[in-house]
Amino acid sequence: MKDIVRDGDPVLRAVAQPVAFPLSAEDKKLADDMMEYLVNSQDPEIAKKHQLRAGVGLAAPQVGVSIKMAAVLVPGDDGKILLKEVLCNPVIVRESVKPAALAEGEGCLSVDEDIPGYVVRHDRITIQYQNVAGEKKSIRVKDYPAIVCQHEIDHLNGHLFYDHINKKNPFSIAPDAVIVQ
Ligand SMILES: O=CN(O)CCNC(=O)c1cccc(Cl)c1Cl
Ligand code: NI
Repeated sequence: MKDIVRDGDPVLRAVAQPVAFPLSAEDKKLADDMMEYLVNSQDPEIAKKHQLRAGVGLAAPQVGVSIKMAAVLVPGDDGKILLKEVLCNPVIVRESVKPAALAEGEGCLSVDEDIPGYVVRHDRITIQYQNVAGEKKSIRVKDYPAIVCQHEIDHLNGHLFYDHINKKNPFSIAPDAVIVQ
């Protein structure tokens, strides 16, 4: 896995380029490598052995490649996988008015410091994207998977999680918000 780019590098604030299909061998390998990183980072033994920070998503700009490609691997509480996909050229086409935030906030491989606060996002979204085969897909996600997808799609558009934390009161959020445990 290439080195992770840290906040301050302009690539994390750029709007990434659309991915062209059919994928080049390089882009296909990147997709595989990003998903492999997530799988390994969620395996306690492998993560410990290779000192990997756990991740439930990873976006190409985080490894210095400014293209619209992100891998997501979202486990459920029961160990089942809620969402495993490589999102190419994802677009959020519908988003709920209802906000949501992870109770424990968010972290990012590209942001070394912990930044506490509710990262205010949409509770439900519909995403249109292409998979690595170039097939057009549309998925509706809510709660944790929706939050992860928004975190990753943000990376493809030059946004970082702390952009969505209220500066004056980091734990302020609308009363109807879903706080995801
Ligand atoms: O962009 C991906 N990363 O930075 C990988 C590390 N962060 C996470 O896995 C992570 C942690 C908490 C909440 C969310 Cl939403 C995410 Cl995504
Ligand atoms: Ni991140």
